[in-house]
Order: sequence, then C-alpha cells, then structure tokens
Amino acid sequence: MCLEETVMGDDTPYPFEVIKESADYLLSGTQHRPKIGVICGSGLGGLADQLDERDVFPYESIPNFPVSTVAGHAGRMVIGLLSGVPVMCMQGRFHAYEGYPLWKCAMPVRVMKLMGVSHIIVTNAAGGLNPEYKIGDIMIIKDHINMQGFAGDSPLRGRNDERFGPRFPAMNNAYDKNLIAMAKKIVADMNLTNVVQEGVYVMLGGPTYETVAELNMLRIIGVDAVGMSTVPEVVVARHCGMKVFAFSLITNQCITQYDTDAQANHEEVIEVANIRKKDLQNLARRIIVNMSEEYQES
Ligand SMILES: O=P(O)(O)O[C@H]1O[C@H](CO)[C@@H](O)[C@H]1O
Ligand SMILES: Nc1nc2[nH]cnc2c(=O)[nH]1
Repeated sequence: MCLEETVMGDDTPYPFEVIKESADYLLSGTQHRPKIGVICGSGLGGLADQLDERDVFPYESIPNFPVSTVAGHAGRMVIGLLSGVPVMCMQGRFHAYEGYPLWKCAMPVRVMKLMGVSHIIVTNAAGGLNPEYKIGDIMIIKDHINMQGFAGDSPLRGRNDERFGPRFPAMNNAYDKNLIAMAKKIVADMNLTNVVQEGVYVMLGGPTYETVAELNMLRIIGVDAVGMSTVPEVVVARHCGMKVFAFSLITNQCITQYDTDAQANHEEVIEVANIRKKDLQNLARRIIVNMSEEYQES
C-alpha cells in the first residue's frame, strides 16, 4: 500500500513517518520544546489562551491532522509558556461520533510523543452519574472503563509499531498515582476539596446522551462519570509511555429516573464549563508547574 492510500484510509493507524511529518511541522514552527501536553475538553480550551509567547496552529494547517467539528472545540494546537513552563495545548479534540476512527481521535497524542512530550493532562466535560456528585464538581479520573474495547475496537487496533509501544500494553495504573497525589495536595491548598471527587470515567460512542436504563447499568458496573472522549487518548498515551493525569468537569447530572422532563444538552455542558473555567485553569496551571518540577528531577 502506498503512503497516500495509508493516509487516506481509515482502517489502519497512520504509520510512524506520517506522524513524524506532523510533529516535524510543528517543531519547525515553534521555538518551544514542551514536555507537557494538554487536551482541552468541551468548553475548557481557555487554558490555551493563557499561554505566553504562543504559537498557534489551526488543525487544518497541520499536515495529516483531522479537524474539529464540535461547538466548544476551537480546533487549534497552541504551543507556548504557562508560568514559564513550555506546554502544548489541544484547543479542541476529535470524537468518534464526528466520524473519526478511534486511532484518529488519538493521533495527536502520538504527534505530541514524537515532539518530546512525556506527561499529558487530559480533560473533558462529563455527566455525573455518582449520586454524590454535583454540577460543577471536578472529578480526578482514577480509572476508566473502555466500552469500545469490550466491543473489539481500540485506537491500537491494527499492526503494532514497536517504535510507539508494545503490542499488549498494561492499562492498570493508567492514571499516574503520583500525579493524582500531587493534584490532591494542590486541590487542598486551593480550598477546592469540597468540589473535587475521584472516580471512574466511561466513554460511550455518542452523540446521543444516555437512556435511563443505560445509565442505571453503568452505575452498577462502577461508573462515576460518563462522556464521549478521553479513553482513546489515554490508551495511546500509555501505550507510548506517557504519564497521564486526567480530570472531568461534571457539567450535568445524569438522569437516572423516568419521572422527569429534564434532558441533557450540550448548551448546559458549555455553560457550566464557562462558569468553572477559572478554577480549572488555575488548577491545571499549578499541576503543570508541579509536573515540570517532577520531570526535571527524573
Ligand atoms: O469529552 P469532551 O470533548 O469534553 O465533550 C463532552 O461533551 C460533549 C457532549 O456534550 C461530548 O463531546 C462529550 O464527550
Ligand atoms: N455521554 C455523555 N457525555 C457527556 N458530556 C457531558 N455530559 C455528558 C453526559 O451526560 N453523557
């Protein structure tokens, strides 16, 4: 198969050389050499606007990159300094429901890897299924349930390239315990303990929100928050050896009763993200500064 066919087809992940082309393009357009990557969830892209000395790359300008099609996802890579730490931020991500295969949703993580990123922060907006969770809570993700994996799909499906990682990567400890402990200290220091939770995230394919029966089933299997992203990115990040920290902003309460007319909707998701964005940006900034101290020591 020629390179062009491989790039155009959706059946198999881009080869190393194609990912490298994207990485080299970004490296040639910025002086920064970030070791920390951030994927901004729905309505959470404001962090990228806070970077100093930033270089901005609309996704359509980056070779081989998909484009964002969802409200609340600006669709650009922003590389710059946050409190002096070099960072690259995806202001907008790719979802399976947009029509992208899982490997393409997560392809930017490999681009980050080839640019030198070793630590990644993945954020999302999610529905709170744990009845204790309130709208506006921040859930540190301690684990996930990979529903697509149960069904035989994976961003790692297809031939494995050992230059990225092993055929059979472990996925326990996907969410770095030391980073979680560090984040909890920061949360306490910021007096945010009462709005921060720690729980299990599930990704469903979307774009529908869930039925009552689906939500009740998910709760039984141990889910605390429900979304339509993050898992492919985390799987690919762990496959290539990155340390992962992830959190969900609980933008709505999942509706687990039949006797209500309330309905989940994306406008509410964006609205809540807007209300909470300052706390989230401050939290992310402090985590990034601490992370940079960690990788400088290691
Ligand atoms: O996961 P992010 O991208 O934050 O967005 C979440 O919010 C959207 C639904 O409102 C879906 O895209 C879901 O995945
Ligand atoms: N699947 C799903 N994704 C979301 N993103 C934000 N809220 C939700 C939700 O309730 N369900």
